[in-house]
Amino acid sequence: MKVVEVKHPLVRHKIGLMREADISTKRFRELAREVSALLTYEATANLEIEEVTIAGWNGPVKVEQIKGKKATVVPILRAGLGMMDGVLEHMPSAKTSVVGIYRDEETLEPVPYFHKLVSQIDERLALVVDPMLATGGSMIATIDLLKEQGCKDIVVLVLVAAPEGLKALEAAHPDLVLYTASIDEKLNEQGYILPGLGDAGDKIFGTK
Ligand SMILES: O=P(O)(O)OC[C@H]1O[C@H](OP(=O)(O)OP(=O)(O)O)[C@H](O)[C@@H]1O
Ligand SMILES: O=c1cc[nH]c(=O)[nH]1
Ligand SMILES: [Mg+2]
Repeated sequence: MKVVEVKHPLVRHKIGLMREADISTKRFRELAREVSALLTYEATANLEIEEVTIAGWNGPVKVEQIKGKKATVVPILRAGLGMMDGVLEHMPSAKTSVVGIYRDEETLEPVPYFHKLVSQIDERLALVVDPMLATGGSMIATIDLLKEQGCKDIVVLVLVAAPEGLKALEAAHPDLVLYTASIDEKLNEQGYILPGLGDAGDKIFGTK
């Protein structure tokens, strides 16, 4: 699995701001969107381009276009919705495929409850977004689902990843590419990432 911890100063700065204990819902949402846009920019740096000729103001002109597959952004509900607009800022034509999974608070096992994927998803690049990769269970279940539907080209974007989750994801899906703003230290006994962001879903939705 290719893992990229993005070192861009804007990403380092903004993910640091997100760790503040008393951060407001508004600020957390804004930063989640901003960091997601920056991760998308980095993660798409190697998309293939091709030269085409179009009608320009002074006659035919050669321009470059992104070649090949169209994309679908795949937010894992709920918290992944907080990253979706950031991705769409740079990929405005991407279709959205939603996967609903929550983590059982006792067992930490992923519990799937909904999904609605775009048609012919197997022909698209899937950009899977979730702020937190903790044990990795929710992401593994999502990638399992996407692969069952024939997806071959999958890129994962997470704001914060725990080493435990990266290890589990690598073991289950070694072919993935993952971009993150931070690889943190570890999980605590409740499965929360340290230092982490706390409960990202609650912070994005203002619950609790
Ligand atoms: O790597 P894991 O151990 O599976 O944990 C990470 C998952 O937990 C959080 O979702 P949560 O279950 O809190 O759902 P929510 O987004 O609806 O709040 C988070 O957004 C991930 O989806
Ligand atoms: O640290 C964590 C772990 C799982 N889910 C979260 O929202 N935060
Ligand atoms: Mg949550």
